Amino acid sequence: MGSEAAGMGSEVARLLEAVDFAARKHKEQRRMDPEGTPYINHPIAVARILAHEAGVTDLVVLQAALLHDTVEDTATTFAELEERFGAAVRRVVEEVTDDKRLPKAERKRLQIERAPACSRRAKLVKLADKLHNLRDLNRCTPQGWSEERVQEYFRWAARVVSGLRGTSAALEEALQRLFEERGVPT
Ligand SMILES: Nc1nc2c(ncn2[C@@H]2O[C@H](COP(=O)(O)OP(=O)(O)O)[C@@H](OP(=O)(O)OP(=O)(O)O)[C@H]2O)c(=O)[nH]1
Ligand SMILES: [Mn+2]
Repeated sequence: MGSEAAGMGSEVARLLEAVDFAARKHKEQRRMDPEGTPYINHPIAVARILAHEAGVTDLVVLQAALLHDTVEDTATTFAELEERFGAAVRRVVEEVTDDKRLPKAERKRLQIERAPACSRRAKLVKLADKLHNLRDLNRCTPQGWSEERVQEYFRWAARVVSGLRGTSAALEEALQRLFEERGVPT
């Protein structure tokens, strides 16, 4: 049953459906920070950045932000997302999902290569995802990460973000400041 057939007419109700779905899917997962923050804090923060800092009101983008790591990091399928949230949300999540069957270096390379051809909706989610992950790295270092690994994540993120330009001035400026603070070329 799709969202209309389910009778979830209001946008607020549909947004909460996505928060609840993501929270249940990520319930066993923790971030890599020393406190072991619940993983769901990250997708919620990404959606919040989009609403609060980029002024996004497009429900598809906000739902996709909440759901953006469910397929990559939990047993969720794209078919399940389409069934519950519709084809548009499914498509955005597909665009931001890495194929975990590929070696890590290849996944990282493909993000740089594919960023420019992403839809505007996917670019917004990717910008907010990187912005939150970089702020999190400034807040504390993930367990097992060296300072060099943190710096390498900043360098790689700058290359992905360079392919996402012209999407949200507010997010791009916030990211630019973080790269400058680290002396990372953009
Ligand atoms: N900064 C930070 N990141 C954490 C933490 N815990 C989990 N992560 C996740 O780790 C991923 C980045 O770590 P990597 O080692 O580069 O990525 P990998 O998971 O693909 O191997 C991000 O995945 P992602 O959201 O899918 O984004 P992406 O970086 O893969 O595009 C991020 O959300 C944390 O405490 N701090
Ligand atoms: Mn993410």
